[in-house]
Amino acid sequence: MRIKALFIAPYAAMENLIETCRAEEKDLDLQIRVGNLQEGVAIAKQAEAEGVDVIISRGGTAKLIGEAVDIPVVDVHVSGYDMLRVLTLANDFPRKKAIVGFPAITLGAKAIIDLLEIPIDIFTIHDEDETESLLRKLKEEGYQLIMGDVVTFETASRLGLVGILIQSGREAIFDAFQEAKTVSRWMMKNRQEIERLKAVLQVTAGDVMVLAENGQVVYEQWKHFDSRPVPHVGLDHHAFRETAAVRETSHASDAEGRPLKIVKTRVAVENGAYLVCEFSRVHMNSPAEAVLQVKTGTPPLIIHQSEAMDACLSMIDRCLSASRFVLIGPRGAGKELIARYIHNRKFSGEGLLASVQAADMLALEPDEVDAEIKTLHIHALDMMDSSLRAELWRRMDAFQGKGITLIFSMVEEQHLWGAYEDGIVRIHVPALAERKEDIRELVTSFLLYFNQTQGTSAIKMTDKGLALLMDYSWPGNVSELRALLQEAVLLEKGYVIEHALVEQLLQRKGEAAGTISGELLNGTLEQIEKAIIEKVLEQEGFNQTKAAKRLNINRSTLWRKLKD
Ligand SMILES: Nc1ncnc2c1ncn2[C@@H]1O[C@H](COP(=O)(O)OP(=O)(O)OP(=O)(O)O)[C@@H](O)[C@H]1O
Repeated sequence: MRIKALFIAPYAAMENLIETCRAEEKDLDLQIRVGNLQEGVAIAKQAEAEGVDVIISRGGTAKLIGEAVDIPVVDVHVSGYDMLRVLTLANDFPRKKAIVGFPAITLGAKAIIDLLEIPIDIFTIHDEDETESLLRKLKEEGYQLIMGDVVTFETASRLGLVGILIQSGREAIFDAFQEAKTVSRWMMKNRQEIERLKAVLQVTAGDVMVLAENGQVVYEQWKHFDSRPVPHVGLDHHAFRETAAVRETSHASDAEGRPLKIVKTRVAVENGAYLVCEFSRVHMNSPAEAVLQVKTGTPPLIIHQSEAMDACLSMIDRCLSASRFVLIGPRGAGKELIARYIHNRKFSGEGLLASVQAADMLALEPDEVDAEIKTLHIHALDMMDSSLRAELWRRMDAFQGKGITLIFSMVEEQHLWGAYEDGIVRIHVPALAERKEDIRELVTSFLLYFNQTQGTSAIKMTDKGLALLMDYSWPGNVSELRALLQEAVLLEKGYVIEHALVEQLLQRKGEAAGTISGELLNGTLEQIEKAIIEKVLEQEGFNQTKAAKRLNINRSTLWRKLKD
């Protein structure tokens, strides 16, 4: 394959010589253009975009092009022959002479001048901007002939000095051709190697993204995702430290809230470290997918000012080594939250928790549960038919055998088959009526939540309003309190919820068939749906079966919509 090369000659006189050399060059498909400095850079950028493999140029122009493009740039060196030619040309000139240029020119010149004892002075510059002031000074000192590269030559001519351009001869041009071929072959070999590795990655690796230490994505490949599933991976700089774990697993949610597993591996290479992030979906079993809610491992905020709640959490902390728990507590008391607490404490935030209705567990095979799922929270055990419950209990060993922690929850204390076996930790989740000290903080945290997520204005409740909440019996527990506050923040347009509004909402509860207020129809479709379900649930005395029946949806759907 011929190498596509572009020669950008910084001065026009070079073009003819390159033309003649090109006739003897077989391996390069060589184009020639003339352009000095920025003009040359513009030509080079366009050539790069058109797929040129290598650029050849000279001196300052080659340097500027090298900084502007990502393909190799070969600099035509000033050879000893070039120097001899120009010195011979200047030798017969009977005036004060100087060579001015970058070290690349002046070092070689000095060697020849010293050897041949030629009366020419040498001045080295390190920046093009130095040229003019130096030449002006030399002119004042009586120099009349100045030798150098294009800029020196042009400046000297402009200042009325005799300028001689050190031109490149055939040897330098052939040397540059040779270097261009060597560099391009090496580049092509590397490019092929990269393509080969990419092909191997396509076959062997899945969905992967490579990050540099500054968090920049340097490579990505998506096979099962249409595009990057999370906008950016939280880059923990410890990941790049020598001492950090070489491989770690974390979880995240995609834009639709579906759980993802991310395995990060630190790879050290010569010029630094990279983080290879492999992405995969956490599989839910297909038939029961809708009822298996998988949660990523963020620790839940549990408000527990009360002794009752404190006792509940300390009991859990003492029994973390167990792998079967039964949570007993009224509807809306926080059993799901406690299940997440157990999971987080047991697995230190690693692995996932999945929530599933007890009835749906019968359709779930242990092998269908993704290895990332470490805890199953099985709801509404007491709403299951006792014969099915016995069957469910028998199947549980298989799940436990896979290292899964099982957390059952039920509303009422019942004599459940197996529930009194050794090794099963029974935890009573207190009703809100038993822990009214928590109400104040719960109110604050829900007001904050609605303010942050729905932009509602109320951020405080008066003490008189809170006192009314303290007097109420809360049959629907924290869920009911949350629903009441949701309604209050929609009705309250100011910053403070007064006791009159609380009174009005509590009174409405007393009325047998409360109506759905227009305010509940604010928000997104999902929020309105949830508000209506909560209202119906409240009217049905927080009995999920009755509420589901009235709404003509099955209990799993009702439960899922409440938990979303
Ligand atoms: N101690 C608490 N701190 C903060 N929020 C709480 C607390 N207890 C419950 N909640 C909130 O109250 C609501 C109901 O809690 P959760 O869903 O855990 O109850 P549950 O007992 O599982 O209900 P159900 O029996 O109806 O399924 C949730 O929004 C939960 O976040």
